[in-house]
Amino acid sequence: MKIDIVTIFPEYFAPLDLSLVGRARTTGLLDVDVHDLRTWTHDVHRTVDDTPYGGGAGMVMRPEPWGEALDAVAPAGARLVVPTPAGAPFTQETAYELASAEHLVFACGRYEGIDQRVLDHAATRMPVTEVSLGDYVLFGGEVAVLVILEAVVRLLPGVLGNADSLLEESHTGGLLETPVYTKPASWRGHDVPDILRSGDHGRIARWRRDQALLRTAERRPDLLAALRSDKLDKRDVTL
Ligand SMILES: N#Cc1c(-c2ccc3ccn(Cc4ccc(CN5CCCC5)cc4)c3c2)n[nH]c1N
Repeated sequence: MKIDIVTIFPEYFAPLDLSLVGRARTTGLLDVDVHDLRTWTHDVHRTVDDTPYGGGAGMVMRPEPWGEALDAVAPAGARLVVPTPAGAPFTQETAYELASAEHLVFACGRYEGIDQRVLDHAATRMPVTEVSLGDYVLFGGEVAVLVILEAVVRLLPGVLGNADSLLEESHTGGLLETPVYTKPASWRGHDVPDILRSGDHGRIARWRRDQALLRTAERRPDLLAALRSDKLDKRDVTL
């Protein structure tokens, strides 16, 4: 997969050299280029923003630098992803969808956002996806791109050493993840649940599903509501 990121803060993306994303880059699974939007400014102050038409607080990112930047880094066939508070919710489903793309271009807005005409013009020649991480307000799109990029890259074949992790992914089943434990069996008076040390894999699987159901009911009743009733095991939950 090819990824281009356009931002006024390229240093935000230094972390991409770390961890699995870094390894995916060195092994050739991923080709990531980060571009400074100011490359496509032509004034002495390298201006990327201006006052909003219609008034209002803050500044808006000018269309000209963005137009030239996308002309340069987003060929036909690329998919433009734009984080914005006004975007559609970014979910695991979105991550799977983006993971199927050959070429993703991320536009990192700042200030009060990017002039809408940039997205409208881009949409005349490529798919444009405006996404939001959640109902809170960030300073810009960079941290959102880091989150989206990690969620997408971990789905690429060969990136996760143990592909089974994806299969067990709690969000794939629609429930939250079950509690996890490792050695030692007892730690500061807290013991690992006996069932996990029983070796009875059938009972362990049942216990894990029950724990996932309980957690989901407590923390994310909306996820339970989204599951069709016939998908839920009707038996009582055993502790
Ligand atoms: N994903 C995601 C995001 C973002 C996000 C993503 C990208 C940019 C680019 C700039 N900002 C800052 C900002 C701040 C407030 C507003 C709203 N204003 C009200 C009146 C006119 C605009 C617009 C932008 C961004 C924020 N925030 N939260 C998320 N889940």
